[in-house]
Amino acid sequence: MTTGTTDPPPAIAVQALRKRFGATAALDGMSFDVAAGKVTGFVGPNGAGKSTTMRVILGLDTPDEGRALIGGVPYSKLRRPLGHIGALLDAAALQPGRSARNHLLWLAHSQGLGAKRVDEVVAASGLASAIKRKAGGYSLGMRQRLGIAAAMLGDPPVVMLDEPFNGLDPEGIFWIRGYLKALAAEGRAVLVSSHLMSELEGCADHLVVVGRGRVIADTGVAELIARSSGGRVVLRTGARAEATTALAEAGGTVAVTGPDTLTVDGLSSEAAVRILNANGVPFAELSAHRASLEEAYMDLTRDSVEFRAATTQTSTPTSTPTSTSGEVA
Ligand SMILES: Nc1ncnc2c1ncn2[C@@H]1O[C@H](COP(=O)(O)OP(=O)(O)OP(=O)(O)O)[C@@H](O)[C@H]1O
Repeated sequence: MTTGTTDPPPAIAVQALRKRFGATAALDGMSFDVAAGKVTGFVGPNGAGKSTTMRVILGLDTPDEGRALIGGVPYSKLRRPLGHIGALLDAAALQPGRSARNHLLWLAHSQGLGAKRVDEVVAASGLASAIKRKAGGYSLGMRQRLGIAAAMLGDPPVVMLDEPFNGLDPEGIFWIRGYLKALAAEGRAVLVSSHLMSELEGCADHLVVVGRGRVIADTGVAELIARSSGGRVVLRTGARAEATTALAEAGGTVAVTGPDTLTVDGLSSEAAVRILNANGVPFAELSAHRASLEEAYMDLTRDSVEFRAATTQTSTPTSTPTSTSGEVA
């Protein structure tokens, strides 16, 4: 028996997009969904096809094949599109001689929205004290905030930002992360692109990792980090040699990572504690390793040689200990 109910369409559905610019295949079968109530990071190196995908979603580029839908509807069929999707593609795209407030008023009026809504998005963007100044004199960080304020004018359930972290200082990055998380907590779908995984740390719930015009991974951040964190333990001990022998004999791969620190692969923290205790090896601290998003990303793309050759990432992985347990009695 069927109930007649069907799942609502995803907030954004990108379906088998292909797009060539001359000899360049910008999109080569790009497919993914974006869910409501989450921040989805859209990550990949420069040239991977992120901006082109976003332009297709907004109807600014026409794909050779495939389609993109917003709540089940192509952008071109949306009535009052600002009420369905708010987007920031290029923060530099504004009239430099116009005040920031007039820029927003002009956009609002074009969609039948009033000054009250402009004041609301200005307050939320933290730009209130600078809103009467000419937009041409704005710093990059202020332009990003203005672009985000503009995207929010229609109070849309779907928000899409292309590289909003670019060129921002740490305070600006912190603000955008918090703002995107708040939007998702209100139930909105948030799609945010970046070519640096580290920018999305602590902000994205889900990741769509892309390279050369297609999806390499489509995964929850928590699952990805758990997968990359498994079986690695960080240990602080004054008895490095004894610990190394005992853990290596039990099958662990042990590396010296500090004057009194060892990193052990291939053993759980419970197993490491058991082995050290059984061998009477003292230790001051033992932590299950929690992979950073950057490390998880490296793990994820390790097998994709073609993709790795195209990356420009250079940052060094870092780790965060998540738990400690006591000394040997
Ligand atoms: N209008 C265009 N004309 C010619 N080539 C284009 C055009 N737009 C994009 N491309 C090419 O398509 C590929 C994908 O570009 P796209 O801008 O979508 O990537 P991206 O992942 O957003 O990278 P970036 O972070 O550098 O913007 C690149 O090789 C790019 O040079």
